[in-house]
Amino acid sequence: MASCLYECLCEAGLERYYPQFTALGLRRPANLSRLTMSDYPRLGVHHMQDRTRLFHLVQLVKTLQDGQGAEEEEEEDGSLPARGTPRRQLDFSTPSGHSTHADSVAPRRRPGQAGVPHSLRCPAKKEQTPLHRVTHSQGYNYGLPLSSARAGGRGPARVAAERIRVCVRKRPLRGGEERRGELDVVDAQDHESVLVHEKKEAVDLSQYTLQHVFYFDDVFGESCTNEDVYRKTAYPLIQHVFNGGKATCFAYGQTGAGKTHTMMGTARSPGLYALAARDLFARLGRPAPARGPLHLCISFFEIYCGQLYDLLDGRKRLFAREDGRHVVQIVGLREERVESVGTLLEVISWGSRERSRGASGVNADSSRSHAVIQIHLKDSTRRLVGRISFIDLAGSERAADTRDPDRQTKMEGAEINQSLLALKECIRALDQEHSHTPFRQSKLTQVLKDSFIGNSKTCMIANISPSHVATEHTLNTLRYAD
Ligand SMILES: Nc1ncnc2c1ncn2[C@@H]1O[C@H](COP(=O)(O)OP(=O)(O)OP(=O)(O)O)[C@@H](O)[C@H]1O
Repeated sequence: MASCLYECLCEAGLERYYPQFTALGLRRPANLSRLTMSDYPRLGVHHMQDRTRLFHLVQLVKTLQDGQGAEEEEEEDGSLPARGTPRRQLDFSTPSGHSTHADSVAPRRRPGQAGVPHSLRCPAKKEQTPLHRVTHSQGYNYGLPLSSARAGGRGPARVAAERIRVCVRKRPLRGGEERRGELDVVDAQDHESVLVHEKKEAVDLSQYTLQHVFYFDDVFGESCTNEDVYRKTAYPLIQHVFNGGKATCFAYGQTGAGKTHTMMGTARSPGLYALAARDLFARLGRPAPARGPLHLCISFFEIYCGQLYDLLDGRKRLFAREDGRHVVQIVGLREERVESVGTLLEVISWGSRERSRGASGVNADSSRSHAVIQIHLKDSTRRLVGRISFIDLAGSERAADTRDPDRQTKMEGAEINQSLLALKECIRALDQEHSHTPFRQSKLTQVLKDSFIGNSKTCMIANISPSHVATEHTLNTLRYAD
């Protein structure tokens, strides 16, 4: 039964503290409800992010226990009931070689969603190691309820009406990875779920496989093209921009997981920037007498360690200020007018070169900064009509650099950690239609304030690597996006 607590801690990314938990006599997930914050130091949980995770886990256990009634907590055999407890969300089923519990959580599947095929298998599973399945869904969300906005059908009209979409893209194994014998441990076989097979070793040194299941608005497998991804992510945002709205598309994930491939693409397979530009210019060509002629401008800046740098103006330092109408303005940000897809892509390539050139100076590499490309739709008086922003976020693995001995790396990691957490909070507030959006918690969310309020739509694309070597980062990316 001790392994239940272990898997519960794994689920929250806190497994390294397991020995301290057992040393203090905490052996079952239900015991977590007894913890208060004053116990965290005794458990060795000092790091802010881990404290937050533990706090949420304890709240989740308490909430579910409250719902279930105290008597079940006291069950003689210490087992947790099948529904309405942490077991429902954090599946701690006993080793069985097949999952029974995932099938018992059918009510948690999202509307219109097909079940995960039983045939999903990865090479790592041939060894017949015991299998546990951990089911995540968008309702997991640290015990917060499902967004009402997510309920309902999922046709094209529904996609267009959604304020936020969260999607996952898995890239194929690269040639070099295959040659090194790396295994593909990610299944993205239907369009809404991802299955990650994680090899684990129990405290008694026996091997088992944890199957993590996550559900998203869309899941793109390795055979999906940039055009497929574009159709379901940025394309619905283009119409919104022409309707006078603000739209934002984030690319999130570990370095090397495919963010640049998705956003920038290649000559043979153009990415989201080029495909969006193609449709923006096509729309501009259509007459719209009510508005008069419209044109496009582009700006490109980077956020590194809480500072803004203009990538179209020699990395000039920029400052974000709120004006009298509480609109955040980036003072002095250079905007280039663009007349064709070709010139727009040239400007982006120019800014990207500036970003990587800066990487050898101010920041050690470009994955330590967030890059923000904004395409502004303006009328003949240069008044803003609509805007679409593409954010290539810093490599998600950088957030773990807070434990690095080098001071600069540690500071960068802390900043990235803070900004990604703030972004998650803002997206959650947007999703759950909270009246307050905590956008002041980081420079990233501050400058993107208008992406979270008013007439805005957001799309998050979490990029993941299929390799078993990257399993931990892949799970972190999926948990972040979940
Ligand atoms: N969907 C895909 N299909 C084919 N190849 C891909 C795909 N996604 C990524 N790749 C390849 O994987 C490698 C790493 O991808 P990419 O550079 O886009 O990662 P990244 O997340 O942007 O990393 P970084 O943060 O270092 O820029 C590249 O060689 C890219 O061509």
